[in-house]
Amino acid sequence: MGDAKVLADHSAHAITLRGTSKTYGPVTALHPIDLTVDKGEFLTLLGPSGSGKTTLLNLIAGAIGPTTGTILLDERDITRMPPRERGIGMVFQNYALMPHMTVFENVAYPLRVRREHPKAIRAKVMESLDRVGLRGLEDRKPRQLSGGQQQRVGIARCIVYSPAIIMMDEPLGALDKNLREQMQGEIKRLHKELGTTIIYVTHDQEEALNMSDRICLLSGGQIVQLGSPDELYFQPRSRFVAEFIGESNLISGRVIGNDRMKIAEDRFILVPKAERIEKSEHLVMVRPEKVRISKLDENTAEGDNVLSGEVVSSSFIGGMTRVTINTENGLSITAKMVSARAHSRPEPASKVRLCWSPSDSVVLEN
Ligand SMILES: Nc1ncnc2c1ncn2[C@@H]1O[C@H](COP(=O)(O)OP(=O)(O)OP(=O)(O)O)[C@@H](O)[C@H]1O
Repeated sequence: MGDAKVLADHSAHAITLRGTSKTYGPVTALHPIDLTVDKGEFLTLLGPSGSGKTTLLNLIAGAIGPTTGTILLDERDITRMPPRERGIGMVFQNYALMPHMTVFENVAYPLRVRREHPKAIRAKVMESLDRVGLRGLEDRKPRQLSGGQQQRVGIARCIVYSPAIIMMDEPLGALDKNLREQMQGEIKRLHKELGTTIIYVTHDQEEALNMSDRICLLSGGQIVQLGSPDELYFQPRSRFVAEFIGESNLISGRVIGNDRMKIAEDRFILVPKAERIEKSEHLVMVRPEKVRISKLDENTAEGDNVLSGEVVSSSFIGGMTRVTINTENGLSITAKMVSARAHSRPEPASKVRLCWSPSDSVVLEN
């Protein structure tokens, strides 16, 4: 018995879901899913509105019970355990602070509920406020703080009792872009310092790419891909993933060899060699920043895919310039390049060549 407990404490998984689903009458909010979250991992639940992110978060937190399946915390079945006994910390988008209480009292609240000694409470609250950069503001009321500061209180109130798992539901959703980016950095730093498992919900793909160890991309109540930010960006499995994360060019054609795809009557492009690709109609994805634009008379690298076409539009968006080209064989391809000064940017109606390496083509699953 004792040994079993020691083993459980050393398990690598913080959370395990097995066949967990949620339906509301005829509505399936979450199809049965299997998911493990490793200890100390930063896992982001990403997906469009209605994809099931909040449902999944609420199932883990215990705010709702699953229709089927089990939920394990540290290998312990918590499927029917009340939320408070799970010891999972929550940070919400709307901060959920108590308006009549000071910052100190808001942060102290979870410790008072746990009946900790006042001395210990003071020390822990001050340490948490230090960690989130709020020392000195402990006597203010929430309404005397900016949005970013209020969310720091929300985070301090969560980390103050050292939960092993913290769930954050769109915590930066109410903040403007600059503050969001700053807070992303702060949450990442806290995660590193505390080594806590974080399950983070967002519908912002850049936030997910920037912060996560792994991203769990949801659509229609199902996991469509689970992997590192790199995998989701560079090796998307499906059209949905390719389009939801980053920008993409999609080229349809018929895979006919293990490294060739026919995109027009007399046109082929090279794709990475793969034994397993079914020889049939497929979509190939190429990221715009992998497409290079050159003048018609410039040499292109050997082995590259090369198409020629006419520039339709060119938009200067600061550091990058986005250029759309209609190719001779009827494709519309977008290239993103590091901006040059106006006189050397491709102009609409100019004829250009565009090329990319076959290894930057990703054949998507049908
Ligand atoms: N209590 C409920 N009763 C009926 N349907 C529900 C209920 N809660 C959620 N749903 C449905 O389940 C699906 C998933 O909802 P969920 O809130 O998990 O999505 P989400 O990805 O968190 O969306 P958002 O980003 O908009 O918060 C939606 O179609 C939603 O309408």
